[in-house]
Amino acid sequence: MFEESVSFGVFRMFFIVTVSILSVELKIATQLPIAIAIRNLYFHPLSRYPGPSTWCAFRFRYCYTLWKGDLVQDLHRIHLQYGPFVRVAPNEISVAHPDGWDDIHRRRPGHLSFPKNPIWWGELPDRTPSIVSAATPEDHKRMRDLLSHCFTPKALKAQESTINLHINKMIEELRKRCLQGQNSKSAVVNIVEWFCFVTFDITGDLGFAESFHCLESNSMHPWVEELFSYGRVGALVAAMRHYAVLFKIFMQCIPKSVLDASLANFNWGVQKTHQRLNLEVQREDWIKYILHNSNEETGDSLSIGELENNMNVLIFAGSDTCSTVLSGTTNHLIKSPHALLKLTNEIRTTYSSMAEMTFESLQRLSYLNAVIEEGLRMCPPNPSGLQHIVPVGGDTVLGHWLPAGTHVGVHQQSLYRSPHYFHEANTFHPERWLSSAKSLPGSPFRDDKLEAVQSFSTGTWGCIGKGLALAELRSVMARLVWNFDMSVAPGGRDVDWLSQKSYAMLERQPLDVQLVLERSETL
Ligand code: HEM
Repeated sequence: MFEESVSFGVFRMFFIVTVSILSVELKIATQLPIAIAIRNLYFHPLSRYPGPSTWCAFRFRYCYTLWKGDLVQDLHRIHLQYGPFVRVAPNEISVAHPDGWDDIHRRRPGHLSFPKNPIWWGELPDRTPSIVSAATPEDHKRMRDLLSHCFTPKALKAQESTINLHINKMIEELRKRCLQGQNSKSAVVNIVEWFCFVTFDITGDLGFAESFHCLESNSMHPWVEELFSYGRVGALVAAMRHYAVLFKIFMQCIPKSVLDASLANFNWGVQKTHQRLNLEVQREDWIKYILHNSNEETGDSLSIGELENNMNVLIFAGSDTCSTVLSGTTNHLIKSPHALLKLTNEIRTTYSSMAEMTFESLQRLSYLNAVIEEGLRMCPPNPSGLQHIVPVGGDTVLGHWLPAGTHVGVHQQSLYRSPHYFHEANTFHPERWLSSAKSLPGSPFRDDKLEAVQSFSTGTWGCIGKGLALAELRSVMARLVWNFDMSVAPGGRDVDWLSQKSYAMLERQPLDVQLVLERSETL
């Protein structure tokens, strides 16, 4: 009897303690998020800035939309509603104002520079940093100074024949397809795919001294294919990095097969770099420029790990970007017959053969350049914010004070499509880039803020491949319209550019274009 009542008492005590603990935990679990939300909404240093409350209260909202691939569209929508300076997470500000470039990217006297945000740009554990993930400003400058030698006007001139070789090859392949159409001399092609083929073949050749042979095989090289599949993983890693503990767990949970595949992909680039290093033939490629300008005694050199990683970065940064802009520009051109006709006339009346289309001469064509500028405005390869952080001591952006560590970036899509800065901002008007747009009385583009468009960014971290990219874009577009009449493919796959998902990069959808062969002669 006594024993029974003792064990009942113990059970009762155990029950009461368990229920109390659970109710305390439940209270904490329900009240903690409320406390966090109240703190973030009313007592945070950024709480005075406008933004949607669920986004300002919890970082989770931002990560969720990033994971879904809708971050670009959602931030665009938020900017339209809240203006050019908005809070999009407890500690993040998105900027869609031309002065954002000066405040975040350019050096301001008396201010520290805004470093890249390691959440987005940090290296994976155990990888040697590259130019995009360098841990210190000194390392970044050392790598940037060395890599810049690959992209000087002199280097570009020396690489011109290699680049055009691949572009001519693409034209030749497309011509073959049209000739298979016999009388009609036409073909429908997924142009996005062809732009990927040509841009990766070019960078493979300039980087590893070996093209990926995508054009010859009419298929994506497996290495390139794999790279694309990591876009979503990259976004997930960035989302997880916002939560230090979750990130650690997440990294432990990634299946070994995925980690192995990622390492194998990286190592393929490493192996190609070493094959190139072992070549005895002199080539005007990136490795030549890096090695020629290295000086181990002064420390102006790359370790072997840095060289391997930077080669991987250059191949990807140099290809995916250009193929995105080419795809977007073509998508708009075929739907703007007036612009396409003007471009076609300019190219066909200026040249009588493709051999005359040198980088130097293409640079002088006003309409071609206007088309490319407009393509870059409407289809930047990185439409989302260029992610940076406020330096030690805090600083101002657009006159607003931000504490150190605040995440901040210029949101390209929202800025470039803002009706405040561009007449008919959502319409493809190459004319806005012509000098007459400013000088002609009554021009609708007189007040356009062209300087708002910095698709290659600017300042300390601005694109080092801008000259190469522009030369490539001009050369591809000119050769295409010189050889083919392009139009929307009846019943073909179409792209609504703004509805494409974006993870670590834009996930481009297929775009069918009808090509009709204009030239009968071979190259
Ligand atoms: C249309 C083509 C291209 C566009 C629109 C573009 C755009 C950009 C932008 C916006 C950045 C700055 C990112 C930031 O500040 O957060 C950047 C950086 C960079 N780009 Fe490009 N890029 C293009 C082509 C290329 C090419 C062809 C290469 C080289 C092969 C290249 C190599 C790089 C590198 C290495 C960086 C990092 C620079 C640094 O951190 O110092 N890009 N690019």
